[in-house]
Amino acid sequence: MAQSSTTEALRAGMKRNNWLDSKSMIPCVIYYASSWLLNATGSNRSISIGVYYEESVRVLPVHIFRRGIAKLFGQFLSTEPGESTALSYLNPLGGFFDFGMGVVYMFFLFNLIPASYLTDPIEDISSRVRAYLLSTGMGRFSYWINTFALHWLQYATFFSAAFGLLMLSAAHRSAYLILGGFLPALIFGITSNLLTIYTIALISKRKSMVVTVCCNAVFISLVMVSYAVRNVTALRVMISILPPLTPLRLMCCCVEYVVYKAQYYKKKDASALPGLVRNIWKYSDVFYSTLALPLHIILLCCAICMLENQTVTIENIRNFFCKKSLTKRPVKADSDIEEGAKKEAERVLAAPRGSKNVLEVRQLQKIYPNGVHAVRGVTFGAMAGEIFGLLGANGAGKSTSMSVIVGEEVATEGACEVHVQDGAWLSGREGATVGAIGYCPQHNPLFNCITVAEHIRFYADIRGLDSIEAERQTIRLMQSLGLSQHSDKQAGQLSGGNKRRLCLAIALLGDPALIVIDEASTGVDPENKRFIWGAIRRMVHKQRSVMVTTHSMEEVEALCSRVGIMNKGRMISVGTVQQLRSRHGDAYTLELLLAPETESVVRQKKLVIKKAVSEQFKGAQTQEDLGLGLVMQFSVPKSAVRSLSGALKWLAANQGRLGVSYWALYQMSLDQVFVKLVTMFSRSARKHPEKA
Ligand SMILES: Nc1ncnc2c1ncn2[C@@H]1O[C@H](COP(=O)(O)OP(=O)(O)OP(=O)(O)O)[C@@H](O)[C@H]1O
Repeated sequence: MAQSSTTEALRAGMKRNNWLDSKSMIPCVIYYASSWLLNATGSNRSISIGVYYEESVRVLPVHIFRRGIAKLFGQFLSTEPGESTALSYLNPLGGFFDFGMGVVYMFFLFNLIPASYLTDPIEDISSRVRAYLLSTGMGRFSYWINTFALHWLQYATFFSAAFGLLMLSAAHRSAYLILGGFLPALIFGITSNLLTIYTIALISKRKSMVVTVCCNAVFISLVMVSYAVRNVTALRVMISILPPLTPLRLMCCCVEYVVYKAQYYKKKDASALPGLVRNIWKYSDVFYSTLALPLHIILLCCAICMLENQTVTIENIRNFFCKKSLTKRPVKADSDIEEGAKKEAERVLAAPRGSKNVLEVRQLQKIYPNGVHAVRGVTFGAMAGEIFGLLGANGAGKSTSMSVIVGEEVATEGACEVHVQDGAWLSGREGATVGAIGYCPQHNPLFNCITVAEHIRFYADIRGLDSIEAERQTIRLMQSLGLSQHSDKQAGQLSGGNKRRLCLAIALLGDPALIVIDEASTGVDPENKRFIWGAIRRMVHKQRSVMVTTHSMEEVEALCSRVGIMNKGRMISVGTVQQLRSRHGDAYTLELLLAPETESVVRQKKLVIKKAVSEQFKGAQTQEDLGLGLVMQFSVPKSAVRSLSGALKWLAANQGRLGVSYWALYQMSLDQVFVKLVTMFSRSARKHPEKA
């Protein structure tokens, strides 16, 4: 508690300066200092901090809050109550910018703003914007530097504005000493905070409000703990090891400086002040924070590098501790894979880096750090002048393979190389860096506020095209993809079809040797779909190959010269659509549509038709019940082909009698071939789990 004589003296001084009126005196933190002017050499300069308490003030919630803050500060900072003598409470802006609130503002500023950036890198990764940028030639380092620079600028703007607001208060206005803490906080504190946020983002890998809120809760708890901890040593240990806490303490110290300065600056006569025992460095933890910040920055940068190269890091850690390597998982011989896939593997492996191929994937394996073996020894090549389709059930490993091809992920084992025009073979990452791979991800990674032409120019810039060439390609690509009339429209205003076109245009920039397209026409209307297919067909030329992954068999049939089917991380079949059909489409489908009747009549007719069809079409079998009501489907084996004309004549002649209003016989669809292959290999994998 304050010594009454000194308090009275200070109060009188403040009243003289119109800094204080008796009504506004409430509990607050108080500061004492030796005279700045009297101790010009600074040898005895020091301050002491304590609490002034005015009982007569009405107890409002805000006062209770201030009293709480004051008590915390008093307990923590004032070791000897007898030293507490001076008063600091100035409230010209109605309580908004006083000391206690200042700390709280600083705290929110320093945590909530950067925590709001938490989802940015995650969004970039999950929406594949980052893969897109990397595939257009941007390096990982540049990506982080750019992201960081943008965030830092935004953050610094808010930060400076908040400081400006704080200094609007008469108490803080003349506090140029604030720079002592403000600059390190601005330069190192923001850096450390942003790096902490990025590290959390890379660890959590979830674009979730929950993670953001939890991070805030952790930060809030930390700052509260920093005030509650009475043990100075414990606090300093926390400052040294916890990155978010250090800049926070620094900010609190800044605010301490401000208030200290506000009090101290106007005092010319120090004789009324008691002996001063602590200096600002000792109290404020500025020294420890300033030492810890650069260390935190270095450690956080290392953490981000390690998280970026998780596979290598985890591999090294495993090797070090348990000698169990991720890469030492053998891939069993593919005795059960289909002939076409074997031949393709032989073709590629017999003459690696073959002149015909633009892309070669050789015995590719990818094991994620969590142990998921996503790709298991896949081998195939995409030849110049062809569109290679990659098919597979969900989780088959298509996206993972594609991520390795475009350089987003690193292969655990095996090679994935692109043949560039000067004859060199480059890894996915190198290929992306020199612009040999054009990538069109499934989700359109566009910036809503940027126009079509600006998008193309922006990516041309990243690709390293000079301004004349960039302009030439922008105009040509907009024309060829039918985007000229939308050139000034923002991407956010484009239809789904035009967004896809824009992504294709960007993938084509710089004339890459390989274009990788993920789900070319998903969510696009039939007219746009056909336009996009036409554009993809026109992309192929004798030195370029296009690779598409899709779930649409219609797209495969319309586009792909060859198809590879993946299942559970393995390439189970490769060939042209016709080859797959004739190899595995070992049956025709006979489809009959019955005339509408009552349910019981239809059931009876179905029995009659079943019997008649199995007599006329040798070996015909009813396909599994598709629940189609009036539709009946039979699978007719290829062996029945000789007697087919007679059977069809019979069907035409008896159609009316059987109550069949329409019938058709067609070759097995690619859909059916796909389902058959996947089912066959899944059964085989269940029988021989060691191969899976
Ligand atoms: N970043 C990751 N970390 C760990 N496991 C992953 C990661 N990405 C994918 N996987 C796992 O790898 C396997 C293959 O996934 P992938 O996304 O490559 O399949 P996909 O064929 O592209 O599937 P979809 O058609 O559903 O996109 C799945 O079991 C998936 O859970």
